[in-house]
Amino acid sequence: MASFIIEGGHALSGTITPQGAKNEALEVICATLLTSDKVRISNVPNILDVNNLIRLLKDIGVKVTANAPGDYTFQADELNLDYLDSLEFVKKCSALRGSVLMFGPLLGRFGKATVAKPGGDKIGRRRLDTHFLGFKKLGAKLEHSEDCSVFQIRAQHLKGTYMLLDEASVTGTANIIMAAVLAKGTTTIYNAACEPYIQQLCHLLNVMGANISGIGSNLITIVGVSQLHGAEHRVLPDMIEVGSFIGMAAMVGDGIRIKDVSLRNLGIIPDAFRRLGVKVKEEGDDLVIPHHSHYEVQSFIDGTIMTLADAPWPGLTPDLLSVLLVVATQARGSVLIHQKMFESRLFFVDKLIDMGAQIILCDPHRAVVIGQDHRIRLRAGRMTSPDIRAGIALLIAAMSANGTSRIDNIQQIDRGYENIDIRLNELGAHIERVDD
Ligand SMILES: CC(=O)N[C@H]1[C@@H](OP(=O)(O)OP(=O)(O)OC[C@H]2O[C@@H](n3ccc(=O)[nH]c3=O)[C@H](O)[C@@H]2O)O[C@H](CO)[C@@H](O)[C@@H]1O
Ligand SMILES: C=C(OP(=O)(O)O)C(=O)O
Repeated sequence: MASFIIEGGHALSGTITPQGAKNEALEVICATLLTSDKVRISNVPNILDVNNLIRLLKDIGVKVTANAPGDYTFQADELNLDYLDSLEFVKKCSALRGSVLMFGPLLGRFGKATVAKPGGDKIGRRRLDTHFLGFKKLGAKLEHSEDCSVFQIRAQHLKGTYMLLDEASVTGTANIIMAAVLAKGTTTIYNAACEPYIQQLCHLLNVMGANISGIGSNLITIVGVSQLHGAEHRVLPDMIEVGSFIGMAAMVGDGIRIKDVSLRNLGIIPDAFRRLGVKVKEEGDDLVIPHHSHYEVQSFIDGTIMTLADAPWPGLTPDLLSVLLVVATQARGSVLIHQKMFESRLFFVDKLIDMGAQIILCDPHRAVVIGQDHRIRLRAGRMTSPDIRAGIALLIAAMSANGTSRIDNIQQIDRGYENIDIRLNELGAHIERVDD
């Protein structure tokens, strides 16, 4: 297993360009299963999760051509449908959370999918009820193994209907949309998730011949069509990586330009950092974060203590709370971080407390951070990365710390951040990758 050795205290400066969005890439790559024509996708990030998904598609017979770095053509014209039911396939799917996005398109096009409980981050329960409830509403039948680790979904014909989702699940909404585009009649999904990932998926599907309206809202209407055709699509910059870079620039930056961020698709992410007192300047489609000697947490208008809490889009994405929490450790003032969606995403604060941060973990969902205003620097430490976003947050903490830190289990970081050590070293960081 690989680790990072990080020499703290080196200021970062210069320009960095975000990779393509992981969560969008996982969706649009799976959408290529909906047609036998060629679909070309560019700005695909070169990260573990995406590469594993592409390998899985190849395993089932999808022809994948790499045209250039991050630019692929997919053609799902000769799939091995028997393999989809094999134990080997089910096992491979369970190792990768993104694999769950294959089941909507497979059900929509071939009327069957075998689903294993997917892997991914250890950040709390990751239930799939919304996916299954949506498939059932469309007319699919569901059977599961005794321990509920493998589900078989079957449907002769999917039929459009109205559905109100039990929660605005991101991958659930994507899956139901992909199952419904080829269904007979009209499907209306209320309480749909509407992250830019979902919007981009819908745009691609429409270019492929689907008829989806309400894009960007929580009420999506899909008029089923008989088939889809080839298309080209470019993945947006990764908004979570952009947010991670804003946090990094505030903590250890000496002037950083984040290039081509697709500002209008960042929602309230820049404002969340501004609430911690971070200066985020907009220059065209770039963000510029100047050097910060100090940054001061804002209060609400009535003077009460700042709270940063996650919410379904266009609320604040839960995927940036770990980074915001680390940035808060060196702010002037205090802030409550409230992670509402996931149960186990805040436990990494133990490591930050070991490094000297002042944090009260109130319960699994809430942590109060008492900012040090740079009076005391974090101490270097040895830690392990429990999940992708805690991993990047710990990397930022280590870069700002006094001394040399080590982060183990960095494949969690590699799941979502492309060559992060190389790209940050180009800005002046001192990060060494070591294999045990
Ligand atoms: C591959 C991918 O795209 N992964 C993202 C996707 O995961 P994923 O699609 O798996 O996450 P879901 O949107 O289904 O839900 C995430 C968690 O939030 C809870 N929940 C969800 C909606 C809601 O209205 N209320 C609520 O409490 C769910 O119960 C669950 O515990 O969305 C998550 C939530 O933005 C992100 O962290 C993940 O990075
Ligand atoms: C939780 C995340 O990923 P996944 O849903 O793939 O586990 C994430 O990207 O922060």
